[in-house]
Order: sequence, then C-alpha cells, then structure tokens
Amino acid sequence: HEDYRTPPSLQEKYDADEQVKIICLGDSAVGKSKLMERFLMDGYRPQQLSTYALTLYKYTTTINGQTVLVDFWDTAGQERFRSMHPSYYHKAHACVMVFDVQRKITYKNLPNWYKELREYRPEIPCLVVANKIDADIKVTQKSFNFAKKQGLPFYFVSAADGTNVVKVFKDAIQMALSYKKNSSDFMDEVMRELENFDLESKEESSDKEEETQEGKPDSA
Ligand SMILES: Nc1nc2c(ncn2[C@@H]2O[C@H](COP(=O)(O)OP(=O)(O)OP(=O)(O)O)[C@@H](O)[C@H]2O)c(=O)[nH]1
Ligand SMILES: [Mg+2]
Repeated sequence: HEDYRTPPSLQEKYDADEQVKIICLGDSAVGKSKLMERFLMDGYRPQQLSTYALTLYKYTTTINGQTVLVDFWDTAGQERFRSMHPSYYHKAHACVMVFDVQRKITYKNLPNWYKELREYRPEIPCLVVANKIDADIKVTQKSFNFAKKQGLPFYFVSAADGTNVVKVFKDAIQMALSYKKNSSDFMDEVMRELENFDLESKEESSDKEEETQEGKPDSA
C-alpha cells in the first residue's frame, strides 16, 4: 500500500528506511514536468529552488515493507542541450531521460544528455522514455534504437493520457534502490561509508555535548 497524499515531514525523512534521488533529463518541452506531475497526481508538492532553476518533488512509498523516500529532481526551461550544474547529478541513483516522439531533434539530442550523465554518474540506471505517443499512436511502430544500442530500458509513454507513466517511475524507483544497495561504484561506497560514519559520530557526540571543541583555537 502506498500513501503519497501527505507530504513527507522531517519525521518521515528520519523514519525512512531508504532514500533515493532520481533525476530527469531531456530537451525543453519534451514533457519532463508533466510526466512527474502525472505520476504524482494530487500528491505532488513542487518545491521551487530558484537558485538552480529546479523543482524538487518529494514522494514516499513502501517497497517490500520498507519506507522509501524519493527525491525527484526536475530542471526547468532547458533550451535544447546545455550542460547541467554538477550538483544536479550529485548522488543521483537513477535517471529518467525523456524525448518527444513528435520532435526528432529531441531524440537526436539524447546522446548529448547521455554523455554528460555518464561523465558524472557512470553506473546509475538510466531509463529512456519516448513521450507524447498520444499525439500519434503509430509512432510506437517506429524504432528508436538509441536505448537498445546503449542497453537501456525503453518505454513509450504519454503524460497526457497516462500510458506507462506509473510503470516508468516505479521501475525507476526499483532500479534506483537496487543500484544504491548493490553499487560497486567506488565513490558511492565512499559516500555510504561516510554516511554511516556520520551517524555513528552523531550518536556518540549527543551523549557528551559539553565536551565539544568548538571555538577552541587551532593548535596546529
Ligand atoms: N500531447 C501531449 N503533450 C504533452 C505530453 N506531455 C507534455 N506535453 C505538453 O508539452 C509541453 C511541455 O511539457 P513540460 O512538461 O512543460 O516539458 P518539460 O520537459 O518539463 O520542459 P522544460 O521544463 O522547459 O524543460 C506542454 O505544453 C505539455 O502540455 C504528452 O504526453 N502528450
Ligand atoms: Mg519542466
């Protein structure tokens, strides 16, 4: 059972067993935001971070009895391909890469997006999504070989009528989770270690708050 009507609170975040970050890439107007909004429906809660021109959607779900907090990252207003700020990719666990079946240029730009994604995140699962199939159902007979060539999962979807939208995002969450758990990516392992270390040292230091060294001049 899922419940995404209530926005996650700090408490929920604290209680969550897992947390994953999923990013969305693709040219402007391919339907990235519409897809996310379609998936989240009335449960979505956009949070504008104007500094980086991005929208963060929080989503909570339960998978195999575990509470999973999902951060969906969505960029705003990318004119064709332009490099993203590195923090967009930072610690992402999966990527949903979207193009518009009605505009060939958006498909042709996929290799640019993919190349940049791989520079920052060489190993994360990436799902390729052909959006707007409602406008012309015959496009599903066309072959879009980019995904196959790269060995990536591929979906025909429509944010307008909802075709395959839930499927894409559920798969993305699942893949993000298994990536996070099984990743052999060196940096991710380091990050996991650091996170554990962070928790342990917090637990320790909460017992002896008075002993902190803050403000003490550096002897070195
Ligand atoms: N027919 C049809 N139109 C769609 C679909 N998805 C999105 N659109 C339309 O495409 C336009 C762009 O959608 P957005 O979701 O704003 O696109 P975006 O990728 O977020 O664009 P940026 O934020 O500029 O990067 C809007 O007018 C949508 O209504 C779809 O599945 N079918
Ligand atoms: Mg958008």
